[in-house]
Amino acid sequence: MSTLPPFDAGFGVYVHWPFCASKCPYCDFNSHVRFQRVDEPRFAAAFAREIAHQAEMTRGRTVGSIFLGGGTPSLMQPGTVAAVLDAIAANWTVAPDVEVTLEANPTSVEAGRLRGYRAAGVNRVSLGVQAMNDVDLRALGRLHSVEEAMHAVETANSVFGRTSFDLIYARPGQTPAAWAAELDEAIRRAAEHLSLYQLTIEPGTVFERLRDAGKLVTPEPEVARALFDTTRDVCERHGLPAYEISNHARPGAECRHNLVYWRYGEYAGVGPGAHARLVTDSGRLALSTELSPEAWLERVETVGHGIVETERLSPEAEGDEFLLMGLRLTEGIDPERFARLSGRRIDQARLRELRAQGLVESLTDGRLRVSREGFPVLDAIVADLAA
Ligand SMILES: C[S@@+](CC[C@H](N)C(=O)[O-])C[C@H]1O[C@@H](n2cnc3c(N)ncnc32)[C@H](O)[C@@H]1O
Ligand SMILES: C[S@@+](CC[C@H](N)C(=O)[O-])C[C@H]1O[C@@H](n2cnc3c(N)ncnc32)[C@H](O)[C@@H]1O
Ligand code: SF4
Repeated sequence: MSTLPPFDAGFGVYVHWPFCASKCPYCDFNSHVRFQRVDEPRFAAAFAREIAHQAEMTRGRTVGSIFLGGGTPSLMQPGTVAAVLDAIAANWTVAPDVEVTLEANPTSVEAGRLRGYRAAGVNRVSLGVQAMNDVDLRALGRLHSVEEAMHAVETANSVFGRTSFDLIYARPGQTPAAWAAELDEAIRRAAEHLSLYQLTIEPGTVFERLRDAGKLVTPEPEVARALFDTTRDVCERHGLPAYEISNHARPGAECRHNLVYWRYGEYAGVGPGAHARLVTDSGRLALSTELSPEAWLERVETVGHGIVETERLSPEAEGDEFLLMGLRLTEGIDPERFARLSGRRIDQARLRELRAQGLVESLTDGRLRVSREGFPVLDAIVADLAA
């Protein structure tokens, strides 16, 4: 992949749908279960207002990618998705080849809405399959079976040119051999992209309580490492190499939206609990919106946006974020861009040390990247390089 000039990592728009049919025991994303009907037209109107507000702050941008995430956006009616996409097109210029991804849960009900999403303008779908065996799907609290999920994957593959699905590995009791078999099956079903996340026990989740009570045991670090290596090896062998720690794609099929984040591009973020990074005359702003869906709605309806936090990032903070994002990518980072953003240079003595330990590699074009050995200790490497 080519080296990008500064600030030319693209512009994306993230839209957060904060509702789910049930709460998975491992999940700490901003998702809520509501038993009353969600007033979708009211949400669509609020999304349009928040879109207009952030478009005002980013005049002249061309939208290269749109991502509807959640929560479970596949609970939205196709008409609501169409209204959101129309509002984006009415407020920004949209690139003719824009990537429009929607995250969907693979139940049969949701698979039935996929054609409606395509008609609304979605051109890529990411399905949350999570496991390729029913026992683990139940343990993860999922509402679908493997068979149902594979049916949804087939439907998605036939409706959209571009699809992806997510799996979670390093589940309790999972061996590298069992994971390799699941992965083989997943790759057979996958079109061009797979997101493979190592299970993390997040604070405040049911899984955290179970772990603390000794009722849930995740793999030891050596096993987790072996599972990570299995992931890399199997995917590479089948032509889906990793382009980021957890993301694998056929060359050219990388998720453009993800690349905006990891190449430290610019993105708007609308809906409850969305994050944005906007480049303004006074620097890069980190924005986040109200988390509670109801409070977000009220705020948008009264003040025209749901933003509750605005921070102008210092050059130092920008440098830290740039490293944290970019070093997740196998293409690595351009140290010159780090210098321009942060006003600092990477300490050469420290870099030599990390290279000698085999954790960081220098590429021929001057870029730096974290090695396979380095990924499990990425945070420590970033802290070291940013110091
Ligand atoms: C926020 S979810 C939204 C997608 C959709 N609602 C679903 O569950 O299918 C995005 C992805 O994050 C991953 N994820 C969520 N919590 C995780 C955890 N604790 N550890 C690892 N991966 C996680 C899952 O693979 C999930 O598909
Ligand atoms: C595929 S998961 C990413 C999982 C995990 N964050 C990772 O990087 O491994 C995508 C989820 O991240 C969240 N997300 C992505 N972009 C976001 C944004 N701009 N603001 C808030 N949440 C976002 C949404 O919950 C979305 O479902
Ligand atoms: S993993 Fe997906 S479906 Fe489950 S609670 Fe989180 S966002 Fe909702």
